[in-house]
Amino acid sequence: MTHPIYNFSAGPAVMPQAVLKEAHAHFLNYQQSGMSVMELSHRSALFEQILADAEASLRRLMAIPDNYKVLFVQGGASLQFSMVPLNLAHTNRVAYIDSGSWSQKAIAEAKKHVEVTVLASSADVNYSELPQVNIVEDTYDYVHITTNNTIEGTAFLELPRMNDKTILVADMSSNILSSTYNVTDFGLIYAGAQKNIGPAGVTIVIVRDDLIQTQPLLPTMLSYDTYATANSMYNTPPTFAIYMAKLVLEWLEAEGGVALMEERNRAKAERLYRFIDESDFYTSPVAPTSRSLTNIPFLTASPTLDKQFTQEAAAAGLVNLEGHRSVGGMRASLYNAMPLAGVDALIDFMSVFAKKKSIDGGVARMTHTYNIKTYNEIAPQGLGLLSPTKYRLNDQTPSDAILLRSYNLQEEILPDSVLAIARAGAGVNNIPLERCDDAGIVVMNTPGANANAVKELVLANLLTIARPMIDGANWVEQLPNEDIATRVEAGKKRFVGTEIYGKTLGIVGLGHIGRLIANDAIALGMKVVIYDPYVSVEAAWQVSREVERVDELKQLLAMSDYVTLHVPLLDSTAEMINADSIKAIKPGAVLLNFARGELVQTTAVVAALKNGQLAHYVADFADEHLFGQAGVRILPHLGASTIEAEENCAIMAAKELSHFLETGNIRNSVNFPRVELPYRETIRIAIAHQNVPNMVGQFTTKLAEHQLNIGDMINRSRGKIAYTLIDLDKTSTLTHCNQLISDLSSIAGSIRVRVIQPVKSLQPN
Ligand SMILES: NC(=O)C1=CN([C@@H]2O[C@H](COP(=O)(O)OP(=O)(O)OC[C@H]3O[C@@H](n4cnc5c(N)ncnc54)[C@H](O)[C@@H]3O)[C@@H](O)[C@H]2O)C=CC1
Ligand SMILES: Cc1ncc(COP(=O)(O)O)c(C=O)c1O
Ligand SMILES: O=C(O)C(=O)COP(=O)(O)O
Repeated sequence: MTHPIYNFSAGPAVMPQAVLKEAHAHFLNYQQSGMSVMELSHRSALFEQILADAEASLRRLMAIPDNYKVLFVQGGASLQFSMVPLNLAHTNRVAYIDSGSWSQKAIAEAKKHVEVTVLASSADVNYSELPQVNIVEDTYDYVHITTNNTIEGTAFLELPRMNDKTILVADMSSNILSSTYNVTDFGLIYAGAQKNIGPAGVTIVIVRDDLIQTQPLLPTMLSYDTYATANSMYNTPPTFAIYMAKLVLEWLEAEGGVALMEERNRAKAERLYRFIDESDFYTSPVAPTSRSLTNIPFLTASPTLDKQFTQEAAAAGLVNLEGHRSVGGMRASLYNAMPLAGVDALIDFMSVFAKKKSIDGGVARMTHTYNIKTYNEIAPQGLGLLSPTKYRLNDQTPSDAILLRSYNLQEEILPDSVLAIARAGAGVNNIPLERCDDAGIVVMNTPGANANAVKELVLANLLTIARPMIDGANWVEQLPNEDIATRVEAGKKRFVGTEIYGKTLGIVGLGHIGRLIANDAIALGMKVVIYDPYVSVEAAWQVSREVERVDELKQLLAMSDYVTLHVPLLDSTAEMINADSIKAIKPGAVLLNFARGELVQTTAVVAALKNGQLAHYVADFADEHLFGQAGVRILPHLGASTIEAEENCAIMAAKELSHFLETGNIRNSVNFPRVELPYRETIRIAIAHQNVPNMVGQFTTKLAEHQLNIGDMINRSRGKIAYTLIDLDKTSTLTHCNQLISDLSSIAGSIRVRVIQPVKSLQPN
């Protein structure tokens, strides 16, 4: 566990650490009295001061006017269910707002003594929202409201409108001091201490003077008058609870008071609710307009999962998350002393739990919030396409996908959860393709998205090598200013260049970059020779008819004044320019490499530069053999570094990735076939498997055994890998999803099985 225990109990609840530490210090010896704070006589000056301090602090925090008494009572908030009607119901007509279990209890208790009118109730919707209260016209001795419904998680953060004469009585047990209320709106407020005030054992009653009446027939301990007259010291008060309350109240003041607490509580609640609302795994039973800031109930799809959740959460140090025994599910109580870090720890756990129990990534996914790990800086235009309702970037949970540029993943462990890797760029030699094949991870890149950027850089280098303009400019820069025009004219002959017009450019690789260069070089008057044994029909169509094709690399090398490389780095292309092939190069040629450093054996290049076989080597990749060599120009891998290319690549990669994650369709993969089956939001099974006979037959047989009917399907292969998408017909439901995944996965040759379904209420088995 990387965090302390976080206690989400609804009460007794988490207390501020600072308070517990202070109490700890006073436990054995309170203010040099030699006695524990618990041993103090309630009649001692020391305790009287504690009581006075507690009251004073509460008065400051809630701005309690002088005409209100603060009473410290025992018997819990539940005793107030009786004391309120016994003390305030003079005409026997009282009214209650029924907003949850605790108000029901209050009503039941009042009914034993007086006639109760229920003004409004949301019992018919299981208290999932607050009842609508119309303006009270009739007169009652009081109207009772529960400001925060601890069990159901609703709260009257704004009070319903009442007529001026109504005396409002509030059970504020679970949100006193965590939301701002105006005391003068109430005739009486009561609250059990054990949530926001201190430990269990004391109940605070704030009551307007004029409502306290002497009632000789009322049992002494049930009369507010008794407490008001004796300053809560008619009998022995709960001294330790009051002492703790004093510390908590003073802590609250030091923290900035109720308004600040409310702000923090709102931030905590909003964060948790945002997560729940965006998740398809968890649901909130509470209507958004009625939500409490302090008690947040939530559910998974089944009581079994709920139970697993609370058990596993407790093991992870997140305790007391069980919902109230009357409603089940989960409930996170976020009182004042719960730090934001506790909420974050809870969200992290919820996210991991959802992923683990979901029906995707080979296991089971019921959430459609994908976690994407990014490496390198990815242009915001692309990241912005990954809507926060569906995607999370770099959170603590296992990643569903990786989005990167040149970051080297070769030595990294790929978590089992990873379904896809998108390279915002062309080269994928930084990705462990073989491991991805074995794990059924789809690797995609963004062909063409940065091709123009590379083309412009190659042409710029072609021209700046042919014409030594950079050297010329550098030379001018260091000349003395005096008589500069004459000096420049006299010295310029050192920088005579050649023209590229009429020269031959050999292009190795007629892909997205090669073909753009070919056409522009033709336009600039160059002769163009191509070597690409695997040239695509698309490239052939797009390239000028004036290019000449050769079948051997050496042929190209022998014909070209300039050679430029635009092939991927593969086993078959590594060191394609080596000690042997370089001999074929036309003497005095220029070699440009904006593809990958490893395509060229640099020791051979250095030797060729030294013996004059090569005039220049221009590379976008550094290498220690090249460093400081005459005739070498090295750029810091700038080929794709333009604003336009970075945006294009990021946008394309984000689109490919989300398309795959949300529909299973595959575009621009370098290891999987292209597969597109229109996604109609039915249950879709995506299977990566070996390209061997009878795989599809076995899959469909398995589906038949599960009584599942196929609506549509597609199968494609590429090399040793094949991919099958099966859409179940739209009436199908999956009740044994994990079993199906397990059955399909156990077929020999099956690599990875995923189920994509937009269903919230799926029951895992
Ligand atoms: N310097 C930089 O910042 C950038 C570098 N690149 C590098 O350039 C490479 C090419 O990029 P694109 O043109 O976008 O890729 P592409 O995939 O569109 O084109 C590659 C071409 O190489 C050909 N080819 C494959 N093996 C060959 C062989 N043995 N001999 C000759 N031709 C062969 C293919 O048939 C294909 O036409 C990338 O793989 C990447 O390594 C790409 C973008 C930016
Ligand atoms: C709103 C509300 N009212 C009353 C009570 C009962 O409090 P006690 O157990 O102190 O009687 C609770 C307890 O959680 C509560 O949340
Ligand atoms: O797209 C490619 O292959 C590149 O080499 C570009 O790399 P980069 O995204 O600039 O790190």
